Amino acid sequence: MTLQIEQVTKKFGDFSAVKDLSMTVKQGSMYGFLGANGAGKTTTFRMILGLLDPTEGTITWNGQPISYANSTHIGYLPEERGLYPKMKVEDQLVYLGQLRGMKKNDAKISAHNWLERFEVPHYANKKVEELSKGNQQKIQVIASVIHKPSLIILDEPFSGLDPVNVEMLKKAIMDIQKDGATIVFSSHRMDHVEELCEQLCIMHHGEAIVRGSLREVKRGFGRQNVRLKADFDLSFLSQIEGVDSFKPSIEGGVFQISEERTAHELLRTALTKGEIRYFAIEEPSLQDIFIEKVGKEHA
Ligand SMILES: Nc1ncnc2c1ncn2[C@@H]1O[C@H](COP(=O)(O)OP(=O)(O)OP(=O)(O)O)[C@@H](O)[C@H]1O
Repeated sequence: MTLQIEQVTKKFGDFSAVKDLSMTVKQGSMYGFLGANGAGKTTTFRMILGLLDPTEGTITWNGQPISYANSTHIGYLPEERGLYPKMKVEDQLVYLGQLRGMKKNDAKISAHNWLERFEVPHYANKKVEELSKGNQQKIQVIASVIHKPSLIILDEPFSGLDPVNVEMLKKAIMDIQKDGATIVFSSHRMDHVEELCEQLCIMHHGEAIVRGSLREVKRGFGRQNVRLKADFDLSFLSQIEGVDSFKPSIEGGVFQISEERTAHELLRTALTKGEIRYFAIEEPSLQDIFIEKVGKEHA
């Protein structure tokens, strides 16, 4: 089973929100969608789910188009969250589980397990509107996975969560993947995608400008970072030939370079000035790649 997106374009009038997008998500993998606001992520998700028709191209899961409305195998966390504010948490989860083909009792058991897992079992009998935004978000995530879907689309699953809850959700998502589900999610946080996804795509103005495995994407960037820590100002080193940029920090700074020999030149020159407390050649982060490709104003 693969999710196959082939040459998909979506136009709203004359405006192309998604342009000639092709990608393959393998069964059991975790795929990350990055992009600035308005890049076309949600539009792509809606097309994957059959909630919007592509203007051109095809999207299939297991060789068939998806109709989310009729499917019991798909889980979706929509960007516009949609829980019933007046309904109690457990009743709501059971109801949504049943809508996705579960028996009432199975839905009840699953709801309880998930509420325990997200450390909110005491909210079972509270109305959704009584919960904080982050806790509502957790309930919404549970609603999208309660029926054990095989393909899960999560639009910004981490938004609104505090760091403890982000970790809890990451762990849950990894476990769901280990159980065999295929997961596609969007995020504005590069570090989440870097940590969780083997495959990723950076969208920009509707186009996939970077795509592939994390390793391919990093190698393809063709740059490395040199991190130096010292008790003196390192900015003079940015004059060295081969240094593309320098980002100072409290402890020292990070130099972006294209060739490894520049790293040695940096260290050699730095040592002529004083003691160096730390030196490392690091691969670029997704944040570096995103900023370079999409632009500083969107990072
Ligand atoms: N129904 C619509 N009619 C007209 N334009 C639309 C419609 N839906 C989306 N768009 C436009 O398509 C572009 C892509 O929007 P989309 O919601 O897919 O972006 P996104 O990457 O999900 O952004 P965000 O990170 O802000 O959620 C935007 O310019 C948006 O204004």
